[in-house]
Amino acid sequence: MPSPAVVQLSGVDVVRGSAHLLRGVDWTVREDERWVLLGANGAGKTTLMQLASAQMHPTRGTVTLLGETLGAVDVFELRPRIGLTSASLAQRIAPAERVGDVVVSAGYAVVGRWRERYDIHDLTRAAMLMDQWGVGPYANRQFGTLSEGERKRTQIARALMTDPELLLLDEPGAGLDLGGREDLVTRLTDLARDPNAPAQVLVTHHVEEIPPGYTHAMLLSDGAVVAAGAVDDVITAPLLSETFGLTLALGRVRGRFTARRATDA
Ligand SMILES: Nc1ncnc2c1ncn2[C@@H]1O[C@H](COP(=O)(O)OP(=O)(O)OP(=O)(O)O)[C@@H](O)[C@H]1O
Repeated sequence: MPSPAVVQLSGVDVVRGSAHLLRGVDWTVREDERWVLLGANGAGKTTLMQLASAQMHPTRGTVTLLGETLGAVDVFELRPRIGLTSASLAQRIAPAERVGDVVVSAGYAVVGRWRERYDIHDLTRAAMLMDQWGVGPYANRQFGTLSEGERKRTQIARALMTDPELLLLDEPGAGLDLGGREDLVTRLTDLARDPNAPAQVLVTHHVEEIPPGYTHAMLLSDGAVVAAGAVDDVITAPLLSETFGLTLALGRVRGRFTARRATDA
C-alpha cells in the first residue's frame, strides 16, 4: 500500500495580475518519497515551494499538506510541521545571530529572536543536528561569519529542528564551490536514505546536485508540469531537453547525473 500523501496539489493555478506563475499543477508527494524539482529560471519552482510550505494559497485548485487543506486550516499550526530552507528565509537571519541560536530558535518559529532559556531537550537536539550537518564547531560563531556552505548546512539543521514531516530545500546548492556541493550532496544522500527522515523535496538547477537515493522528479516549464514521476522515467535527455529548450546529453555514473549540450564535442 502506498504511504500517506504529505503534499497533494490538484488543478493548482497561481495567477498574479496577467502572470500565470503555475498552471494546472497536479502533484502528490508521499511520506517515503524524495523529490527533485527542476526547471529553468522563472519556471515556478519557488512558487511551488511557497504553496508546499503553506506560505501562499493557490488562486485556483486545492493544496492539501499533511492531511490539511489550505484555506481550511490555521497555517500557523501547519508551518512548524514543515521544514523549509530558501534564500529569502536566509536573508531574514541577522548576521550577528549566534549559529546555535539560529538552529535552536526554529522550534519557536522565530528568526532573529530567541527566548531567554530553551529546555534541555531542544538544546540537545540542536547540538545533535549541528554535529550531523558539520556546523557543531561553529555554534558560538555569528551566522554572518560562516562560509556559504556552512550557512546552507546551518539552515538545514534549523529546518530539521522541529522534527518536520516534510522538508523543502529550495536551491541549497546555490553559491557553493565544488567541495561544498559534493559535501552537501553526500549529506543529502544520507538523509534521503534514512527511513526515519521526513519526505523531502529539493529544488535545483543542476542535475549534478541530485543526490543518489532521490526517488522522484518533477520538471517544470513556464508554470506547467512537463513530467513528474520516478527519477528513472523523468530525468532523461529528451524530457530535460524539452524542459530547458535545448538539446541535452545526459550521463549517469553510480547514481550521479551530468548534463551538457548535445552538440558540443
Ligand atoms: N507577485 C508576482 N507578480 C508577477 N509575477 C511574479 C510574482 N512573483 C513571481 N512572479 C514571476 O513568476 C515566475 C515564477 O517565479 P518563481 O520564483 O516561482 O520561479 P523559479 O522557478 O523559482 O525561478 P528561479 O529558478 O529563477 O528561482 C517568474 O517569472 C517571476 O518573475
